[in-house]
Amino acid sequence: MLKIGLTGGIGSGKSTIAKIIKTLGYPVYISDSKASELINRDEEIKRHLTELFGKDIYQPDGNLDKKRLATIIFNDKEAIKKVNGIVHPAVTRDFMTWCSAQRRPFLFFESAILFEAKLEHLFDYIILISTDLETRVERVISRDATTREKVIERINNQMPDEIKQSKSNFVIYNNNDDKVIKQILSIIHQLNNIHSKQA
Ligand SMILES: CC(C)(COP(=O)(O)OP(=O)(O)OC[C@H]1O[C@@H](n2cnc3c(N)ncnc32)[C@H](O)[C@@H]1O)[C@@H](O)C(=O)NCCC(=O)NCCS
Ligand SMILES: Nc1ncnc2c1ncn2[C@@H]1O[C@H](COP(=O)(O)OP(=O)(O)OP(=O)(O)O)[C@@H](O)[C@H]1O
Repeated sequence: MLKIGLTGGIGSGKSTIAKIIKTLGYPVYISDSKASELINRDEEIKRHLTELFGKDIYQPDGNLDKKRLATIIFNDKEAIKKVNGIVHPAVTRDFMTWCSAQRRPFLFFESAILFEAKLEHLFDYIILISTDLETRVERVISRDATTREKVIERINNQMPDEIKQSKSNFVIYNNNDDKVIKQILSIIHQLNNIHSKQA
């Protein structure tokens, strides 16, 4: 079974492309949503985050106060390092358990911070979604109730695309005039060829 990493900075179009890949019948692990789930229900993560940031980091209903954590970590390199150190190992463990239940020839793992979290060793191939910075900022602003400054804060905590590109096996260009489905199908065709040669 081939494990494929799917990455790209905030607003590059990962979720959109992951949905297309899922529709084509391939399993996709969405790390942002899994991280959110784990942060809300894993008692050890909850204890660590409460120790670091106080009990108000969780809301009365027991779920994380996302706005509060985002405001703290995207302005504080030490804090983000600590949070990553708590959350990322739990996501990796959960992903490995999920992998062992999959039966398709290849599966995908979607994460904005695959390289930043040093997860590349988990994958046979990595696909980068590359979209111009300005397009990403505009897309996130129109998708979320957020500001340009807040999007830039997150981008500043992510590796530049040029470095990510040099570490990736495939690139999907997802600017407004790029033909995305054609690129996805071409990569899947290549992965099928690789898989059938291995089988
Ligand atoms: C800070 C939190 C609460 C903000 O929640 P929110 O719903 O606003 O954002 P969401 O989780 O959907 O992430 C949106 C995007 O923000 C960026 N982002 C999120 N976490 C990080 C991080 N640790 N480092 C850099 N960028 C990040 C990514 O581009 C991501 O796709 C949340 O992102 C979080 O808990 N982050 C820490 C855990 C983590 O690293 N998650 C990433 C997947 S493993
Ligand atoms: N090719 C495209 N053309 C126009 N809009 C697009 C395209 N791809 C994605 N979008 C839109 O851009 C926004 C960001 O895309 P998406 O949510 O898939 O990005 P993401 O990389 O998953 O973002 P995040 O890192 O914040 O989770 C969404 O509103 C999506 O509908």
